[in-house]
Amino acid sequence: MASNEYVPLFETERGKGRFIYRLFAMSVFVGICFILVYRVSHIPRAGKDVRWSWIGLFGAEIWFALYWVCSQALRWNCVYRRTFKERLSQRYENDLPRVDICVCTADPKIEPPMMVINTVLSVMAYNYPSEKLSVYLSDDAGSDLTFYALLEASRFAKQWIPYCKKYYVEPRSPGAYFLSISEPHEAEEPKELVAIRKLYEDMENRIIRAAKLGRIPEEIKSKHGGFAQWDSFSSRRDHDAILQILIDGRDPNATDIDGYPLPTLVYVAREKRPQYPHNFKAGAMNAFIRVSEKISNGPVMLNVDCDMYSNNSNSVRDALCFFMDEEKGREIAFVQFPQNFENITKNEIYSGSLRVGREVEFHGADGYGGPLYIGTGCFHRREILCGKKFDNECVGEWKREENVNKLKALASCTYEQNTEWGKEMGIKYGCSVEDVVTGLSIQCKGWKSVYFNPERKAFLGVTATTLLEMLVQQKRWAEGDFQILLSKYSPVWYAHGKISIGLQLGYCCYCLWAPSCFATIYYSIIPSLYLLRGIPLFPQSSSPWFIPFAYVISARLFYSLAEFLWSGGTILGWWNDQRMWLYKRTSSYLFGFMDAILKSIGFSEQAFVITAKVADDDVSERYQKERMEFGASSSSPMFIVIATIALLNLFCFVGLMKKVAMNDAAMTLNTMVLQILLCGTLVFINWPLFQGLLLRKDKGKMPSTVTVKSVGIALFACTCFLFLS
Ligand SMILES: O=c1ccn([C@@H]2O[C@H](COP(=O)(O)OP(=O)(O)O[C@H]3O[C@H](CO)[C@@H](O)[C@H](O)[C@H]3O)[C@@H](O)[C@H]2O)c(=O)[nH]1
Ligand SMILES: [Mn+2]
Repeated sequence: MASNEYVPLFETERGKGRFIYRLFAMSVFVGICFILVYRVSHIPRAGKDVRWSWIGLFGAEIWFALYWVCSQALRWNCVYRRTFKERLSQRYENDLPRVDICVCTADPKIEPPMMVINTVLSVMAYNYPSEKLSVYLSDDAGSDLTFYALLEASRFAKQWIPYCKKYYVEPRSPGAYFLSISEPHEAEEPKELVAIRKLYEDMENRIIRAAKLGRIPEEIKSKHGGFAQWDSFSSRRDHDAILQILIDGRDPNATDIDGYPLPTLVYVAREKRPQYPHNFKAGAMNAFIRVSEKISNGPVMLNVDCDMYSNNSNSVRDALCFFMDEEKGREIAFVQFPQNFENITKNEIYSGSLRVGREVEFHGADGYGGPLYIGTGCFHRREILCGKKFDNECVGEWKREENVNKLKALASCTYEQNTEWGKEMGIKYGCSVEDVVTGLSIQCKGWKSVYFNPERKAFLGVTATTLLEMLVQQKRWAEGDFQILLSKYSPVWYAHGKISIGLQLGYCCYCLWAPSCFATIYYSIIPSLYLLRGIPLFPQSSSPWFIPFAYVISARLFYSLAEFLWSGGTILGWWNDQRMWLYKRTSSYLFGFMDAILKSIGFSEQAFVITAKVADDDVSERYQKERMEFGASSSSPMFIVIATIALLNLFCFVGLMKKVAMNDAAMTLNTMVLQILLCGTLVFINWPLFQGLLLRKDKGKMPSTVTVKSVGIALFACTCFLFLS
């Protein structure tokens, strides 16, 4: 561009109402300080056991206070981005870069091939020159069924892509699109729609038939040479590299029905051997980075999970507005889009929508240098992901590799031995949130990232539909984030001086999830037990010290409600979110903490529990009705913890009621009001859990072993506390 006046490709706006927010936050801070002063100045005399409990409360409150300070970093300085795609196409339409897209899948049972190819088709159909798009499906299951589905998709794409472009279809996942248009009235519908839907349904039937059969029928296998690669396949953990270019974008015959070129489409299942750790998604991504470099070598890469289909055909252009901006584009390493979910129910019983993170916190991180990389819906510059530092130029010569065996060697188990892959190159290994640690290390090299949250959601995925799935996913995240804190890349030590302090604090918010369990568990047990004994641990309502407690508690509740509603949630959704806050902290974070410690001292192996993307019919039905799913057949130690804490509070509350009935109610109320409120809230918020433990009869109720164990433990704890002290 030769013009002398710079017209940007994107714009950044500061959040409104920041001044008011900051004043409010300062007032809460003052309140918190008063609470801490109260704790220090009122420590009970030595010799009483309550002294130690009091000191414990002080510890918990210091923890909450520090955590609160960290969380301010994600609210203090929110920014919002806008892109100018018309300018991009005016200036660069003929010089748009190649873009390589990686879709990851790992299990055809819980990630059904139909879902996977819908995601693949949605990104193949981006509003972007097809000859510059390459889509890679990384299949960690090495499933011939998934391969077959992709083969079908490569044929369907010939009709689907021109159809999308002709009719400006949104979304471009065929499954989601056909669902979104109303019930079929074939007579009134355009012929082309009827025809393409028929094609899709036929394809779906063939794939589902093969899935039910459990193997690929011979007549299909014999028609494509690619299936021969499964001849030597023994199991998903033990097989050769499988690589098939299903559509070669440069092949002049690879055209859609209108004669236009198609995007390149490649199936890759890297080699797996039991004796080599495969490093889960990180390993898959690194194989993709190498293989794609030799096939299409797009300077920009997009990674999506197999459930995250594109819901907005312009996302590639949005991302390029950041990378190609003449002034600020150079320093941007990745553009992260939010994770949105299509299966969220109205009041999100498992708080699966990550609403506040998406609408508030990530905008806050963006204000301090950029959001975290969260694994899906993220565009990267290839060279930076491969380890380039900010500011040193490097221009690689690109020669396309034609030899398939040489390509497969790039996806072999031994390729990475004695290389920097997984360390300084590509996605990092050894952390269960490979994405976050990789993003952090990129930012520490001096690069920025950008958070772009467009009005029309860019990607839609699937969130967990049972409590256990959600707790297990949260455990993986909490554990991984905590591993980062302990690792070489700790946001506290390593990142210091490399990224802004605001962003350091922001990272800490996530990295401290796991250790936050202790303060929460303490707070949800000890005050209630003392309530049972009639010993106050908080100021009585007539004391001036009561004011900071009342202010901080109500201000924070009110603010979190406001934030949740502002992010598009409902009141009941907020209430459910509070419950999940408690469950995550008392179970997922606790187990995440323990596993992170065990792994750091070498006692336990890295693992990755994949979140299921499909559920049984009756489970889905209960999910739609927003009834908590405890799964009658799965008993987990996490359930024991949350159930025990809930029951313990119930017993304490019942004990209190008995006391109040016998003694002076007004007196108890005055001295113990905060403890009563805390215990009462803990009982009230656990209502769905009590139903699952004691009242429900359906299959989703709590397993009875959990009921028996948790009632036993809670009763035992209460009795011991009452009589033994
Ligand atoms: O060995 C594996 C395990 C997983 N996956 C893929 O990784 C993706 C994410 O797995 P999922 O079970 O859906 O986990 P989530 O918790 O939903 O994933 C979030 O968190 C992960 C880190 O914990 C990131 O890797 C993901 O990108 C991010 O979306 C899926 O497409 C999987 O197919 C692999 O390719 N190989
Ligand atoms: Mn997922």
